[in-house]
Amino acid sequence: MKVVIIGASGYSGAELASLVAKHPQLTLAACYVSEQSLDKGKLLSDLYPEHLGLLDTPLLPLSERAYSDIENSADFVCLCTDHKVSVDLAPRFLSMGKKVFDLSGGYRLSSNEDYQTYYGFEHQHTELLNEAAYGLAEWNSEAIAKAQLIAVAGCYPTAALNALKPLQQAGLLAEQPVIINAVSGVTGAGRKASVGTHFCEVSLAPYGLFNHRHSPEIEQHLGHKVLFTPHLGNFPRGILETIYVQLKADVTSEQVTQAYQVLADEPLIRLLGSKIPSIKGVAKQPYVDIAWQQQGSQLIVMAAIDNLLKGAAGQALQCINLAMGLPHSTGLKG
Ligand SMILES: NC(=O)C1=CN([C@@H]2O[C@H](COP(=O)(O)OP(=O)(O)OC[C@H]3O[C@@H](n4cnc5c(N)ncnc54)[C@H](OP(=O)(O)O)[C@@H]3O)[C@@H](O)[C@H]2O)C=CC1
Ligand SMILES: CC(=O)N[C@@H](CCC(=O)OP(=O)(O)O)C(=O)O
Repeated sequence: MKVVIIGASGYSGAELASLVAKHPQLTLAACYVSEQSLDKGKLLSDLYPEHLGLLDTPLLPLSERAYSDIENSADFVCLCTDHKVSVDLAPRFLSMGKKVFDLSGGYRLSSNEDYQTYYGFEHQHTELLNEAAYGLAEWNSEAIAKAQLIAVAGCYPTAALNALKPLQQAGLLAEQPVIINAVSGVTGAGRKASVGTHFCEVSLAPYGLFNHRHSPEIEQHLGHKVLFTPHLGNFPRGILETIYVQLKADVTSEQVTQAYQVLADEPLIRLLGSKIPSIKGVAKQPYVDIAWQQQGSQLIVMAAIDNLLKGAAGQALQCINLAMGLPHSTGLKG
């Protein structure tokens, strides 16, 4: 199957391009950037020299001519673009009959009001919000396999939902909101230069208190209230979440362990039991590492992912695999 990547010069786009180029049943048909991009005409390997020989692929401008080229050449279109750009681009490719995998948050929420509150724009294609399958690979595989539009899950939500859904599904969560403290590396903020994400400026600081757009995403797909605080840390890639859970009275450690068994056979989920996960353990890896420790009715769950792999390109590839009827870890594990 032929894959086109829009936004291929960005961090998640380049990561996805490298996965597609190495995949046994996919061809990287073309890579695009915006029509005005300073990078148009360059090779992807000029920007990412680690991919010299693999991604000597030109970055093409997304012009009107490009749309007809894509119509004639692609099976799958991956949008590795900003939310608003993805909202605008997806319908055009859907109307060509392409399957669209959107790595942005443009189609992850069901309510237009949430887009106004948390994304700061009025959604222009609300009719597609209920058609998009939420691309959380381990939990929504049937819908992902069938849908034309896949809204690949957000990075922080991917770690949080895999850590919490087993407990929610087993009915172990008490009514209180779950508290999620998360730290992300700087690639989470994208490749475009900004003072706030300049390497010399970043130390460790929280941001987005009470109003980060991943709060409604986690709540919508978990079915439970959360208090989510992201932090920006001074390392390139990876997300670590420490999650404080109040369990219902008398929930035993055996019940908690049993709840996580729902993920035991998942090839890209590693259940660490009471061991401590780390960024080092997941950087450049396709996995979610999940661990937990319990004292009485208090449970601390820890989850770690690489934001560019399981949190973006890796999970997008899992969704593509599902759409092709392949095992979802194809091209991701060793
Ligand atoms: N970074 C991460 O950890 C994660 C990112 N995501 C999501 O993936 C998306 C991309 O993120 P990320 O890779 O970090 O972003 P980057 O800023 O690194 O890359 C954005 C890409 O989009 C291109 N682009 C910008 N405007 C347009 C346009 N109008 N048409 C076509 N291409 C365009 C840019 O190139 P140029 O400007 O030169 O045209 C660049 O290639 C975002 O929606 C983000 O939320 C999801 C999960 C994790
Ligand atoms: C460190 C940092 O800035 N992270 C980004 C989240 C990463 C991302 O791009 O968000 P999605 O997963 O929703 O696409 C942020 O907080 O907005």
